[in-house]
Amino acid sequence: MSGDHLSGPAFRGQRRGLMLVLSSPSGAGKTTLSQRLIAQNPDLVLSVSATTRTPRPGEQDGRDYFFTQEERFLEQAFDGQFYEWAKVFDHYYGTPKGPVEEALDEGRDVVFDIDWQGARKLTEQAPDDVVRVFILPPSLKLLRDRLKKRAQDTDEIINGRMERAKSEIAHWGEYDYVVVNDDFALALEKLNQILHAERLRRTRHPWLDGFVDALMEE
Ligand SMILES: Nc1ncnc2c1ncn2[C@@H]1O[C@H](COP(=O)(O)OP(=O)(O)OP(=O)(O)O)[C@@H](O)[C@H]1O
Ligand SMILES: Nc1nc2c(ncn2[C@@H]2O[C@H](COP(=O)(O)O)[C@@H](O)[C@H]2O)c(=O)[nH]1
Repeated sequence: MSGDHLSGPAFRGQRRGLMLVLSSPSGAGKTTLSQRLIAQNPDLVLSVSATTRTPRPGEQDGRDYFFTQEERFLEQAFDGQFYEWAKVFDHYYGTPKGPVEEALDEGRDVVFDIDWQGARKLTEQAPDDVVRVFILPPSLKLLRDRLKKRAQDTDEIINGRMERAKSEIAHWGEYDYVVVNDDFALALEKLNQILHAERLRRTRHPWLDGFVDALMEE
């Protein structure tokens, strides 16, 4: 049996899916990185959050976010429909429970693009399933340049996000891995390496107990 089998579809269903959490200051690149990671690993599932913020140009309801009104969001939140939820930049954001639990139970790995508050809450609830990666920009100057070049937010919003950048970065030490997103291809390669190594972690493969027992009895 080659090691690749441990992470491949042959063993899907024999391990629980892992929760790959990406956080960063706004504009460091986690959305772009997670989209490309999923394009390269189509068996990954993206957790689509609900939010009360308005859609940016090009964003689609149900694909990028579930765009919702504050009253409805809070109803769902107090009804326990979110794995976690938080207020970020004056809007509510939350991770719907249903699709995530379904994917994990099927042994599929789920990618989350959420802030440090969400990462903390997921870790409290599922410490064995969560793998946390913090994405850093090469510099704050380049972070601002990226937010400007993305050209989807007003100067006021960009200034607000830059003001919050340091308080988000302050949580980097709560993460399992840190990737500096300077060269995009290199950062993506590092994320792939983290994903593939974490899929192989012994503790994610309870079937190994029986496999090793059988080996020892040969
Ligand atoms: N390594 C990189 N080099 C240059 N530009 C990049 C790099 N990575 C991402 N970008 C660009 O930076 C901009 C911000 O990226 P992205 O929207 O993915 O950030 P984000 O961290 O998800 O932000 P937010 O938290 O606001 O959603 C995008 O225009 C993206 O194309
Ligand atoms: N705690 C959560 N944070 C979330 C969730 N979905 C997104 N986010 C974070 O919000 C900010 C802003 O996102 P933007 O799309 O408006 O730029 C960013 O840090 C996201 O990671 C969520 O469900 N829970």
